[in-house]
Amino acid sequence: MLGLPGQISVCLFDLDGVLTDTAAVHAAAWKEMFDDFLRAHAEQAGIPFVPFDAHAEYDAHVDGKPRADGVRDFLTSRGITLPEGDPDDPPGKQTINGLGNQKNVAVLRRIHDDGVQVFEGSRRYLEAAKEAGLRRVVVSSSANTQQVLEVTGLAPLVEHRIDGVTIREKGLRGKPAPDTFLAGAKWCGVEPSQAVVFEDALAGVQAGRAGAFGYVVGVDRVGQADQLKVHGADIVVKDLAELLDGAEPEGQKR
Ligand SMILES: O=P(O)(O)OC[C@H]1O[C@@H](O)[C@H](O)[C@@H](O)[C@@H]1O
Repeated sequence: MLGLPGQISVCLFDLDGVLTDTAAVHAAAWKEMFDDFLRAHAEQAGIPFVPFDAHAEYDAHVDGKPRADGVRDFLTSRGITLPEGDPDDPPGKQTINGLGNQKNVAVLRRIHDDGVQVFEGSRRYLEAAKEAGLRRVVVSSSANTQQVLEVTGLAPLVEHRIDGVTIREKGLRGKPAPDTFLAGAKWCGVEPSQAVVFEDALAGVQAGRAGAFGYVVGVDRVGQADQLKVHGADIVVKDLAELLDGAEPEGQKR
């Protein structure tokens, strides 16, 4: 049904880059914040300024992960260590949380100024899934999930959210650990084998594989189909509409 194996009764959708066109918005906000930081760091340390690569470095170290993990993992990849600080550190304070909060100011400004686009194929897929009686949970690392679902009008199509706020409150491990997707399946009262994960991030398909979910659909918006397969996607589509139209999705089953 809807391009999914027969045993699937629950759909676990990532948000940014799967349902909404916000992955690039996040990537741009990350670049704005990291470039500020890296420029000052380079000046202080007397080393050349190497800007943040919003494609390669974003995909490898930041995409799909909770905010603080993204800050920490990227800085580690550049050999930089900062204190964790506190969740309410002022934006720009030289801590993991302070830099994360600076990025959040940038992402909220961009969302406010430019709005949020929904992928129409994803809206159609959510509607079809609802019609077909499939359960629908959004599983995102973003603490801004609720606002994005509301401004886009997607909220009524979704039954439940496991998001950046849930991660903080419940102390869950973020993607690539499977905890958030497992929590989504558990909320629906099913085994992971009965649930499908829809993900565009490498850390996200990795989480799908780590949780032994029944099916992992990689959504490739940026030309990384092969990497999505290597990290855990069973199939890769460019848009969820491909699963509705009955066309053969690009990429083979594992
Ligand atoms: O900073 P937020 O809104 O809590 O989002 C955390 C992460 O959420 C993920 O969904 C995005 O792929 C990341 O780019 C983002 O950084």
